[in-house]
Amino acid sequence: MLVDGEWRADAFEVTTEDGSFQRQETPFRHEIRDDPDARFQPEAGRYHLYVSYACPWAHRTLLMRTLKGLEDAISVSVVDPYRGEDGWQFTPDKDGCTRDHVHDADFLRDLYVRADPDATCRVTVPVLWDRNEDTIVNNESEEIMRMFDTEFDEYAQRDVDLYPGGYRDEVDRIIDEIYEPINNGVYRAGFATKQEPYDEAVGDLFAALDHWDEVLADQRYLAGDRLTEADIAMFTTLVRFDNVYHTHFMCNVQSIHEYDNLWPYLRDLYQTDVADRREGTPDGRTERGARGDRRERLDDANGEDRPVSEATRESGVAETVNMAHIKEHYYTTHPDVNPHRIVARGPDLEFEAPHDRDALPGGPPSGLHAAASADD
Ligand SMILES: N[C@@H](CCC(=O)N[C@@H](CS)C(=O)NCC(=O)O)C(=O)O
Repeated sequence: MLVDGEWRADAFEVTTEDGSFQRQETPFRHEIRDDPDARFQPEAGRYHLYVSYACPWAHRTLLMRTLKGLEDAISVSVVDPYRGEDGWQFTPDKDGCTRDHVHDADFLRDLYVRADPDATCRVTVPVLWDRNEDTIVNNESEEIMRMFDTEFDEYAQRDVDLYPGGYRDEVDRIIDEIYEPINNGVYRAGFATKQEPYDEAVGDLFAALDHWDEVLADQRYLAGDRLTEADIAMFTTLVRFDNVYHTHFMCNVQSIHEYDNLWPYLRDLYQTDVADRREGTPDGRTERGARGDRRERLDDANGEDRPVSEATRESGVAETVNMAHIKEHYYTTHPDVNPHRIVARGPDLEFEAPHDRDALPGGPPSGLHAAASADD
């Protein structure tokens, strides 16, 4: 972590004396608001997102950017999935990784220090960077996901609102409710250094998973019949579960693929695709093509060296899941948990298998499509 702007590989405490995992508060919490008086306003080409494909928190933000079609407005850099003594780093030659497109930094920590020369904090992804002010806007995934969802409609290529009126209280409540036992729960289990906090974390985790499995017997999504941010928040933990958390973090009471409803629900989300990949607008062009004139303006604004095409574009949920990065990251990055850094092989899950969840009422918003494979 950084201490007064200096990188310290020895100040790496994540557990307290009683053996419980303690997640640090994220320090950069500015807001982008669609409001002429706001310091940070939505603009195309101004903001840059730093992610790791491995990280469930960063995955939420990448997924929201993809589903809304913000690839032309918000560019992305992807760090190396292996996080060593120097923290997250840029290794553009490695498969799926990119350089730092804003400053060509070697390490993510360089950007934290640039934003705050006295920073004392962990150096985490995701990071939302502002090219105008040359600083970090925000590094809290839930807030970045919300800003992409609600403040960038002018630049979004498709009509996707995952925080719809009438559902907002429920979405907030569910995101809060699943955070501690599920999203953070897998870390509480995996990083516990004593039996008791591990038992408590695993107990909370599986009680919560059992609860949501029951809820999902009668409704398609967590908040009812609409796909919402709450599903994104759940998805990025569930999709990593059987391949990583089950084994590496000892969350092995049950696998997600053994749940009657969570497993088809996970496949339903995984197979959610963007509608404009298959459906043309009335004049035969895709929605994206029909808005080509606006896209050209964005191209000019971003200049020649536009990095957006290096990250996912025109893709659905499945293309944001990089299981190779996920597995490499977890199994090789925590030597206390897995000292020999051996990557567990299985399981080989059929995320693309039919899910039959469309028998339940509801579906994704009109800009999205609920099945992965095109019929044509
Ligand atoms: N609360 C943050 C947590 C982000 C986070 O912990 N990211 C992890 C990767 S999964 C990280 O970068 N960890 C580096 C570290 O803690 O040193 C968020 O939701 O954005």
